[in-house]
Amino acid sequence: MGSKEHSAEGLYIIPHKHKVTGEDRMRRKGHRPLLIWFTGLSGSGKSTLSGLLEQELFERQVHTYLLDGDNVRKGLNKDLGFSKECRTENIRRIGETANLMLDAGLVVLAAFVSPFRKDRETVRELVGPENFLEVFVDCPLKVCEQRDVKGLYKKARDGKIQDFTGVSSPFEAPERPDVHIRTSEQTLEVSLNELIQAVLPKIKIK
Ligand SMILES: Nc1ncnc2c1ncn2[C@@H]1O[C@H](COP(=O)(O)OS(=O)(=O)O)[C@@H](OP(=O)(O)O)[C@H]1O
Ligand SMILES: Nc1ncnc2c1ncn2[C@@H]1O[C@H](COP(=O)(O)OP(=O)(O)O)[C@@H](O)[C@H]1O
Repeated sequence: MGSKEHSAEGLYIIPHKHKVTGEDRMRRKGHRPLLIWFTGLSGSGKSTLSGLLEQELFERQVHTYLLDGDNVRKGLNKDLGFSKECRTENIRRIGETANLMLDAGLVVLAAFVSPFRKDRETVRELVGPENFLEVFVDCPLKVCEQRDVKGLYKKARDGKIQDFTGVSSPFEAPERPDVHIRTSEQTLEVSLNELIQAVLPKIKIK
């Protein structure tokens, strides 16, 4: 991971200017691209909310793609674990992938624990702040543990999983998220409506 022999540093890589631009693709699709970034503890509701939001947008003719653990940690990032370094590399690669998808004109939804503020900020800078919407899926650890959707909190408490977010690895909550959803206090319907209201103006072509 990141070793010198795999680094592009010092190589002559000169980008080619292609004829079809991001602007052209945006006009063809009829909406602006956007990266909607869901961050929160395991079990907070990232998959549930991002899945519902994608369905809602898709029905409105928006070209979407949902990036989540299932299609990333089992493929592109199957060489990565859950140490701080691995998580940073996980988010870096996801950011780069999302950036290509934005150039293709898509509205990308990314649902990852992404516990480190700096890693999320790196993605925001990479894609450009105007193309990034941070959604804090906020839910108290206690409630996530009660939900224990995948039985992982129990395993973490029993010492069977190391570096588990919220238990033995930190979660740095966003300080000023664009959207703040409290899944233990508000219904799915209210949350979804809040998300739609935040997204639609951002993807409208001016
Ligand atoms: N140690 C540890 N800590 C946190 N989560 C763990 C861990 N081990 C496995 N899992 C499962 O993997 C999912 C988190 O993967 P992510 O790629 O989103 O994590 S990260 O952004 O790199 O921190 C997460 O999925 P969600 O429950 O959907 O959040 C867990 O099911
Ligand atoms: N208001 C709510 N918003 C989102 N999820 C909720 C809410 N109330 C209960 N849940 C439940 O919480 C669980 C969240 O799991 P999931 O979406 O897989 O979380 P994550 O992807 O963050 O690990 C689901 O079983 C979901 O049905």
